[in-house]
Amino acid sequence: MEELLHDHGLSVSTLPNKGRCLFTTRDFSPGEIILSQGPYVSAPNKSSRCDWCFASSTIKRCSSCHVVCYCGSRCQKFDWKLHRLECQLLSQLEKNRIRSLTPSIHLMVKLYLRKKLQDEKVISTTVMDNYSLVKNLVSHISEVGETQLVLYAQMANLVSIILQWPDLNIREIAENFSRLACNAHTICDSELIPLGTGLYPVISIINHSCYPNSVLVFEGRMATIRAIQQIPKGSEVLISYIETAGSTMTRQKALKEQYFFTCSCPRCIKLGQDDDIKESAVLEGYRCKNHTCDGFLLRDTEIKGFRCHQCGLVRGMEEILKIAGEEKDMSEKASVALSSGYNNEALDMYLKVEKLQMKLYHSSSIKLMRTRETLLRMLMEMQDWKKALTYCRLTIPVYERVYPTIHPLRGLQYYTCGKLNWLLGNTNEAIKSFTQAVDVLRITHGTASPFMKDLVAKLEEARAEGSYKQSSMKD
Ligand SMILES: C[S@@+](CC[C@H](N)C(=O)[O-])C[C@H]1O[C@@H](n2cnc3c(N)ncnc32)[C@H](O)[C@@H]1O
Repeated sequence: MEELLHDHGLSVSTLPNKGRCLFTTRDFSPGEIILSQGPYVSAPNKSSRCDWCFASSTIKRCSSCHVVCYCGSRCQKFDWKLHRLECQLLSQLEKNRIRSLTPSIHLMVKLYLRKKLQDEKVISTTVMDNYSLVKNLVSHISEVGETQLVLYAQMANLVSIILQWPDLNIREIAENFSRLACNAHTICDSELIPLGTGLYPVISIINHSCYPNSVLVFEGRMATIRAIQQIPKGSEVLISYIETAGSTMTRQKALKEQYFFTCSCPRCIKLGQDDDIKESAVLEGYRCKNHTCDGFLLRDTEIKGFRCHQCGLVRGMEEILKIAGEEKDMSEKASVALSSGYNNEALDMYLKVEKLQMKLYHSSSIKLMRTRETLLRMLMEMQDWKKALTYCRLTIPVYERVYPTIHPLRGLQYYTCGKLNWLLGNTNEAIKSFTQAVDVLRITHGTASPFMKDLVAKLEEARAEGSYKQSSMKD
C-alpha cells in the first residue's frame, strides 16, 4: 500500500498521540483529489434502497430472500458474489430476525461474508481492498463503556445467529462493531443526504481536525478526499469527523464520546480563551433581554444570573428557565407532529419554537439555525417558495459564521438560495447565489459530477435569462 500511496503523493506515518496519519509527499491544490476508494463493505440506511448504489427509485426486492433490494440487474450483478451467500442465509431467517437486521448488523454480516469470499479467493484482494486493512483499524475496545459493550455483544450474537458459522468469535465481532463506530463513514449524496454506511479502510487512516484542509465527499459508493485549501508537501491530510458548527466544548464532547480523543486542532486549542468563550455564548448561550441590543449573556455569579456583555443589562435565571421550558416542550411536540406526518400542525409548532428561540437565543444561535433549517425544508416540501426563501436567507449569515468559506454545507445553502430565487423569478439574486454555490462546490465536489454539471447549467441558464432581461429593458 505504501508504494501505491507514494504514487498518489501520500505516505503513512505514526504519531504517538494520534496513531497512523496520512501525510502529503507533494503539494495539493484546492479542489484536487487526494484519494479515492470504494468501500470494503457498505449497507444502505433503509431496506428500501438499492444495496449496491443506494438508489431508492425503480427498486425491486430480491425474489429469493425478499430482504435485499436492487435498482436493476446491473447493481444486482455487481453484488452477486456476496449476495449469493447472503441470500441463502437471509432466506432461512425467521421473520422477527429479519426485523433485527439493522443497517449496522447488515454491514457486519457483509463484512464477514466479504472476508470469507476473499479468503476463498472468490473475490480478489488488492493492496487497498483486503481484510488485514480492516484488522489494522483502531477499535478503542478497551475504552468502550460497559453499556455499549453489552450492546456490541448482543449485536455480535445476532450476526453469529445469521451467519451460523461454527468457528465465529463473538468477541472479535463485538470488537469489529467498535471499529465500525470510529472508522465507518456515512455515505451521502451530493446534497449531503445520508444514504448508508461504508467502511473505507485507507480513507480511515485520515485523522480529524475541526479546521480541516480536506473534505470527504461521495459519488455513488466511491469516497473521495479533496483538498479544500492549498496543502503543501509534508502536511497531514485532515478531514472533519463531526458537524463543526458548535462550540469548542460541544465538538470536543462529540469527539471524545465517539472517537476517544481530545482534539488539539487550531480551533480547539483556543478552549477557554476570551474569544472562544464569547463564540460559545453566541452559538449556544442566551441573548440580551433588550431586543435592540445584539449582545450575548455571560454568567455572573454575583447576581446568580446573566449579564449582557454589550449593554450590561441583567437577565434573571427564572425568566430564562421559563422560556427554555416552553421551548423544550414545544420542540418535542413539533418533532412528534413532523415525524407523524402532521405537516401543517408541525409547521405551526416550529414557528412557535422559532419565536421562543428568538426570545431566548442570539440571532447566530445554532439551535435557532436548526429550527430555521427545518422550517426551510418543510416550506420547500409545501412548495411555499417565498417563505422558504425567507428562511434560507436567515440561515446564510449563520452558515457564514460557523462554516469556513470552503465548506460543502455552506455551498449547498447558497445552492438552495439560488434555486428558490430562480423559482421566484429573482434572476439577479439567483445568479449571485448560484455563483457563490459554484465557487464553493467546484472545490468540495469537483466539476465532473452530474450534480455539479447540473448546477453549472442552472447558473448559465440564469445568466442567459439575466442578459435577456437586461437587453429587453434597454429596448
Ligand atoms: C478513523 S481513525 C484515524 C486513523 C487512526 N489514527 C489510526 O491509527 O488508524 C480515528 C481515530 O484516530 C485517532 N484520531 C483521529 N484524529 C485525531 C486527532 N486529531 N488527534 C488525536 N487522535 C486522533 C483517534 O484515536 C480516533 O478514534
